[in-house]
Amino acid sequence: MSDAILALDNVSKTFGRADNPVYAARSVSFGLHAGRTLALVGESGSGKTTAARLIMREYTPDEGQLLFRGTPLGKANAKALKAYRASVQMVFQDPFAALNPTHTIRYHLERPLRLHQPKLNSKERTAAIEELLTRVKLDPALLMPKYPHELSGGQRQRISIARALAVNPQVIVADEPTSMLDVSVRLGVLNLLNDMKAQLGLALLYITHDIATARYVAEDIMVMYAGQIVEWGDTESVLTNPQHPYTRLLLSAVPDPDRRFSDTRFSEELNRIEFIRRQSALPQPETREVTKNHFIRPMPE
Ligand SMILES: Nc1ncnc2c1ncn2[C@@H]1O[C@H](COP(=O)(O)OP(=O)(O)OP(=O)(O)O)[C@@H](O)[C@H]1O
Repeated sequence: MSDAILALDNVSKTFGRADNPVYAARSVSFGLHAGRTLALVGESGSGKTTAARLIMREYTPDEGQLLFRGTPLGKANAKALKAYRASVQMVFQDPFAALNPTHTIRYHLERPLRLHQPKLNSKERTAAIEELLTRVKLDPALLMPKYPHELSGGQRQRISIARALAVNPQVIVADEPTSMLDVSVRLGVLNLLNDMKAQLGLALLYITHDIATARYVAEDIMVMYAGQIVEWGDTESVLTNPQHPYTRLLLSAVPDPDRRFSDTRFSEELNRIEFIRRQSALPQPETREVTKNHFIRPMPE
């Protein structure tokens, strides 16, 4: 984790009342590295968005800490926190909700440039907007004067990505960035994220319930269940040789990510997993190494 741009170190977050707690994140640790994508996968409610919100500092950890380039954020001064905010950008699931319907695309990209690069004059700003739109493979002349409702879902998500790039981030957290898009344009957005990672050396956290797309974009994968990372490591190793019953369940739901795990074949495994959910306050099982860069937290016997 030492060369990670951003790291979570044993971060926990609990919601709800003391007599009925929801363990949304339990001792979660991972690092995001330049030029690499880490996929965080798990079904609805497993804690993926909580992890994103902790990174975006919308939530404060109950335990553990965030480190930015090795420095705990808790010790950061106002200047360092401002730098963190610019360095870590988010791309949301719903590109329409993320854009303001009353403003043009030009405005959406101009605003972060004005805030983070105040020295640019108007001509330089226009050139920067054109460059951003070209980078996300959109036609600047055509798109700049348009409003969000005039764009397709895929184009809107590209604008969200361009806006995130406007502040020269080092980390992008993409929370289900393609799940609301037509299947036909999903691949284009995933390819764009892959290009950004390669060309700009960005560290990407790709959050999804769809393990198939995780395989397409991520070098490393973490499987989250009931707030806990239960299996993690090299994507190919985890997906071709899954060890944790929950990872196997997720894989069994491919290619239909909307299928719930109601298949009777899995009822025994599910019962065991539900046991863990109910016992969430139990100490975490020891980590076991499967192969180099592939680990699991086995279920209790
Ligand atoms: N602000 C909150 N207050 C209370 N409970 C919360 C809050 N945020 C999340 N939770 C609970 O924490 C658990 C994890 O939620 P989270 O949204 O992180 O899961 P998720 O894996 O991102 O799910 P989804 O894919 O549906 O967004 C859930 O049980 C959720 O109800």
